[in-house]
Amino acid sequence: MLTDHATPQSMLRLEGIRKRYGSFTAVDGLDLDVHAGEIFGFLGPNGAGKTTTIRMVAGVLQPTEGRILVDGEDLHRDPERAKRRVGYIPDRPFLYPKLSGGEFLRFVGGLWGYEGDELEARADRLLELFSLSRWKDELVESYSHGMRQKLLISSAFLHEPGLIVVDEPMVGLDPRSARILKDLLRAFADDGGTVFLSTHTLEVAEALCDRIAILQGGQVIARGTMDELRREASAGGAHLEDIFLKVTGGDAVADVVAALGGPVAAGV
Ligand SMILES: Nc1ncnc2c1ncn2[C@@H]1O[C@H](COP(=O)(O)OP(=O)(O)OP(=O)(O)O)[C@@H](O)[C@H]1O
Repeated sequence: MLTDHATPQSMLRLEGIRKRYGSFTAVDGLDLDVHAGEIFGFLGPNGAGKTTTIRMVAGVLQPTEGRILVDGEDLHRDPERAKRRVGYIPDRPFLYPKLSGGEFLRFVGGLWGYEGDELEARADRLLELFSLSRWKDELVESYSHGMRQKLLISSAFLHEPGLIVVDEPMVGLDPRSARILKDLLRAFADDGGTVFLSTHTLEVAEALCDRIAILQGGQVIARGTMDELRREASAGGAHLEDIFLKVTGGDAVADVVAALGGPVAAGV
């Protein structure tokens, strides 16, 4: 008999992913399944391996070991097919300063095979969404950091990918743009898209992500929904910040504050 509980479709699968830089292992055997329609958050302390993982999923960095499948396509074996399904928003925007915003989107759209009115309409819609329309013909070199980030986000959505990979999405965005991006990611996921994001902003992760993995030393040390993480950390009702500090060694925070003579040291 057919049931309503079909196995969710895997949009992103990481199988035994390792990344070594010389003798240093930055990512140490990751296995993950991210489903269509899901926003998956990747958290961890500085140096945990988040950006390295994001860059491998985006196809700009090669794993030393393991396999990455995007919608069933092997990123290593068939990079073109797999990458077509991915929109990548890096943490440090790289843009051509001597192009205008409109020219940049036309350039990116052209790489994906779009042209003419269809491309112009898509670009206009995205620019409008991020209040960049009146900057369309201005050179990128005159854009602020946040405006560059918004242009980059627009370019990642241009070819209608099924998977959006975002490194630190909210950095540099003003509150209105951060809200638009959150709403955009949620609407994208509700529409069947998949989001894989790394962030240090725990409130964003808590509010936005359906599931979360906490990475430390290149390994996943906790994963699940917020409720599952609370259970795992034996922290009923806790916010993500408490869970994060607990599983990544929160005592160290009190030690640092104590060493600095802060409120913890003063017994406040
Ligand atoms: N090109 C590289 N060569 C050597 N080591 C590297 C290289 N890139 C990253 N690493 C190391 O790999 C580890 C993971 O780095 P990564 O940038 O993935 O961490 P992260 O979790 O994104 O950290 P952060 O939160 O500080 O951005 C770090 O110890 C870093 O020094």
